Amino acid sequence: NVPLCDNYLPVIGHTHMLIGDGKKLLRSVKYICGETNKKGGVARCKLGLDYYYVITDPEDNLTVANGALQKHFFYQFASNWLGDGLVTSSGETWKRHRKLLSPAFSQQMLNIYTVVFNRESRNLISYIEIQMKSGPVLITAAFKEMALKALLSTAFGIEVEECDFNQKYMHAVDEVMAVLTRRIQNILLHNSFVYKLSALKKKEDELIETITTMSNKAINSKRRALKNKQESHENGCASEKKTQSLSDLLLKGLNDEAFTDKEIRNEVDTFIAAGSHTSSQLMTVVVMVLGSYPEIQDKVYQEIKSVCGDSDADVDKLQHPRLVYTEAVLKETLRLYPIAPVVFRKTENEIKLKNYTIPANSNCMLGIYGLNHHPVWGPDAHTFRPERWLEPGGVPDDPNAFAGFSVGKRNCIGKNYALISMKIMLVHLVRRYKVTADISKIEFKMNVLMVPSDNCYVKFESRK
Ligand code: HEM
Repeated sequence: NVPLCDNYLPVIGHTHMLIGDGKKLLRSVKYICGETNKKGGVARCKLGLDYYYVITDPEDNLTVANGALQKHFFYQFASNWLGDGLVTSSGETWKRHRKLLSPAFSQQMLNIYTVVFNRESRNLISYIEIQMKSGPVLITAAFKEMALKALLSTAFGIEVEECDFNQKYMHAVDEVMAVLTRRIQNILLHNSFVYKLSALKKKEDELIETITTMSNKAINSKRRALKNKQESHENGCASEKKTQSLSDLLLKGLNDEAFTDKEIRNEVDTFIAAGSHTSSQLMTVVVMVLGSYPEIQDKVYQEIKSVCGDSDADVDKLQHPRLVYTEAVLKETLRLYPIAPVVFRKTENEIKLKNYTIPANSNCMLGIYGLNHHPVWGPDAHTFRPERWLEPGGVPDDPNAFAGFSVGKRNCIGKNYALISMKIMLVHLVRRYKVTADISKIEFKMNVLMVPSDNCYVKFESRK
């Protein structure tokens, strides 16, 4: 008795809504989420031969997020690229990896990473300083480069020397995501036999070859560095400091549960896609938003001046937690422009919701876009208003109503990493420049993630 979303056609159900380009697909995702909100937060849609339970009610969403930890078969489409990495794996493999890798995101590690976040923000400023002389700056590529360099350096201790490494790698990631999106849209290609014969599979193989060659190169350079460190340690010249960065955990393993070579590569590729791709997209959107709302930008600037002073010094671990308005701007941006607007799960057992029961072996679509626009956010749910995060009663009582980083046991492991790195970037950027942009002119599309489909140009003016 779970209601069906409108726009259902006989036999094919809602499959027709998958047809079209990435912009059309995003419109369909928003429509299904909106329909589910109208129907009380739980609804069904039919894609191909299968029904999907769509959940946008915050409480029910948490129940499903924690009750169905297994990923849906769409995630297996990425198995040639990400294997059993943290995003795509399920069951015992996921549990073991999540437990082993969590220490890399402890507060202590995040404090160590602030040095790199400051350094990469300064590199970004140097790039903008040159580019702004020729007019508005195309920012997406710059943020991608910055986020990838920061991730490789913090999580893996890898400093990339080759200047085209980042661009080639990120381009291949964009393209492989486009391939995955097209496969999801075409029900016939869900069958692995049919897919193997398709031109799309050939393209996927080529892209994965590029990605694998590059990540292997990066891992090998890290292995050499670790070996040298170990040798110098054996000679008594290294410090005794025990770090727990992602690469330490992956390469050394913990409690004899070391990762295999393939697992290491899969996690490196997973973290690059899940970590740097997402952060760079949100950074692009947040700068576009600040450029579109001068009064909000001014409030961010005033907060930065009062917390960090007038100097050009690095942001330290005591300062970034005090940037509460800046954090509210980031969260409000992610609420209205969720990078991952839907995630998919498969139930292993029956799950009881407030008003319905989802049977075992069902497909579930956790509608993050719908949750973030749910009526619990009030009549201005669709309005960009960062102040709501700081007002008493300004946000719903249930903290799981904000699902930008997903919720429950499989939420984003890099949530705090992302917020800190972006706050530090904003300090360096906003204290130096006034930015102007127009987010209303930007259309978004689905490319696995919800990303701008147009080039994002920003005008930078020096404040001094
Ligand atoms: C703005 C930035 C980010 C956003 C919006 C974001 C969002 C999300 C969301 C929605 C999920 C759930 C995905 C799913 O269930 O399919 C997720 C999972 C994940 N994220 Fe993030 N993320 C961000 C940054 C990061 C960063 C910086 C890292 C690492 C450095 C990271 C690593 C991961 C990993 C490994 C998972 C899988 C967790 C698991 O299944 O146990 N993310 N993220």
